[in-house]
Amino acid sequence: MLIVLSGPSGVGKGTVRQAMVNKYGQQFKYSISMTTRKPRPGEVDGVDYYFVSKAEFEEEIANGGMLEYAQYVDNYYGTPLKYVNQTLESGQDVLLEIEVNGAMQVRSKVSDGVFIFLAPPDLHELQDRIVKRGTDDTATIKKRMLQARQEINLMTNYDYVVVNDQVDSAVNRIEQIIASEHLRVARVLSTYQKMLGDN
Ligand SMILES: Nc1ncnc2c1ncn2[C@@H]1O[C@H](COP(=O)(O)OP(=O)(O)OP(=O)(O)O)[C@@H](O)[C@H]1O
Ligand SMILES: Nc1nc2c(ncn2[C@@H]2O[C@H](COP(=O)(O)O)[C@@H](O)[C@H]2O)c(=O)[nH]1
Repeated sequence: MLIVLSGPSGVGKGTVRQAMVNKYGQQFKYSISMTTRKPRPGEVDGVDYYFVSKAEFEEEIANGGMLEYAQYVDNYYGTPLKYVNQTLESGQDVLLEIEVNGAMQVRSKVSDGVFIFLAPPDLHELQDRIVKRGTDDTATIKKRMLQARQEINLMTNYDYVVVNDQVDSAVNRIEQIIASEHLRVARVLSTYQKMLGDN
């Protein structure tokens, strides 16, 4: 199953994803994105992102190597297709943590993905989180907040909305969503298998 965790910058996607990895990381694989953004202090190439130049990113697009990509606040971000395909083919769930434009591209390509929008309790709290994270200058924070307003308007295009009020509760809700989606898929499969067996 392809699980897409999306939502505005600063809502806590990375924090929630890390908590999910710590709690039940053996049950899914996280797809590392490619970006032209410069690494923040502490970020490691091949762990947090694949950090590449604009030319390298555009070459990857031209070669059809991206499942999706978007230009977000002056940089490219995208999901390498090969890893996602190989992992899904091996029978494992894949988790993408991406912004809304990219999520909508994936939605149009992968109809049976599970699309979860992580929402902030409110916009003040969202801005507070970005400011307190201390990774962006004032101009970038302004651009991210403008983008966030547009992204929040698109939350109705998702299968589920989870409010990240407390990290633990958000993780529990996402865990329940994934478990119930697995059950649903298993039920559909068993119905088809029965139908095929009957014929
Ligand atoms: N439930 C929460 N309550 C309070 N603070 C939180 C919560 N979740 C995350 N944070 C804090 O908010 C800040 C932003 O979180 P994080 O970097 O995970 O967001 P993000 O959505 O991944 O951002 P981006 O999309 O820009 O990478 C971090 O400082 C994090 O510690
Ligand atoms: N469309 C995609 N968006 C992505 C991807 N990887 C990360 N992101 C999103 O970009 C913004 C900014 O990230 P930051 O690390 O600079 O704060 C944020 O919303 C990320 O979720 C991707 O592969 N595709």
